[in-house]
Amino acid sequence: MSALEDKLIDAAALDDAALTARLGRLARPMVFTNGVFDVLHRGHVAYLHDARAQGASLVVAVNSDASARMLGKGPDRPLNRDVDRALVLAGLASVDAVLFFDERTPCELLQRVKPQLYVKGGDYDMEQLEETRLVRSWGGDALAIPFVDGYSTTALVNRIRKQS
Ligand SMILES: Nc1ncnc2c1ncn2[C@@H]1O[C@H](COP(=O)(O)OP(=O)(O)OP(=O)(O)O)[C@@H](O)[C@H]1O
Ligand SMILES: O=P(O)(O)O[C@@H]1O[C@H]([C@H](O)CO)[C@@H](O)[C@H](O)[C@@H]1O
Repeated sequence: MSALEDKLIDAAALDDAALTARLGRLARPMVFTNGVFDVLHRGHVAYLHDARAQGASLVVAVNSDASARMLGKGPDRPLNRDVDRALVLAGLASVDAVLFFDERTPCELLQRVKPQLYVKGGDYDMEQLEETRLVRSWGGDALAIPFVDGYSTTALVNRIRKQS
């Protein structure tokens, strides 16, 4: 298996002990974030770089295709399959591991991973998120990374569609 694919972790196929052992290789404090990341853009890359800088390793949980479809981003979204979105993320130096989740939120997975820090982009109010309450329950914390204005997958896709 290549180093790239080695970053992908199928948490659903692992019991808690195996997942803990696999994540045990990562340096602490461990930062956790999640998202769809359908068509990567500059905002994502800056955000993941900043997220990684908040700790010693960064785990990214990617919405499975079924999970992404629950979010109402559009009838043909996600455009890229989950494994492809995950592989693109795994290619970034800022990302140490990529996991998948199948539910509407990453809360079940977050509970299994128990990172020290939970982050999202500045388009989220961290105080409103169930994820923030969860991570604080084991002594961790949550923070928002400043939003890079003018960059979003939906805006990019709409621009491309107008031109074609
Ligand atoms: N421009 C940006 N600056 C900083 N963080 C961002 C930016 N865009 C997205 N993020 C963060 O990246 C993560 C994944 O976001 P997401 O995949 O929804 O990006 P998006 O461009 O908003 O996509 P979409 O337009 O499909 O909703 C989220 O945690 C989000 O807060
Ligand atoms: O890529 P998005 O739309 O920013 O990611 C979503 O984040 C949600 C967030 O964690 C609030 O609960 C999550 O629920 C959703 O499944 C996407 O990952």
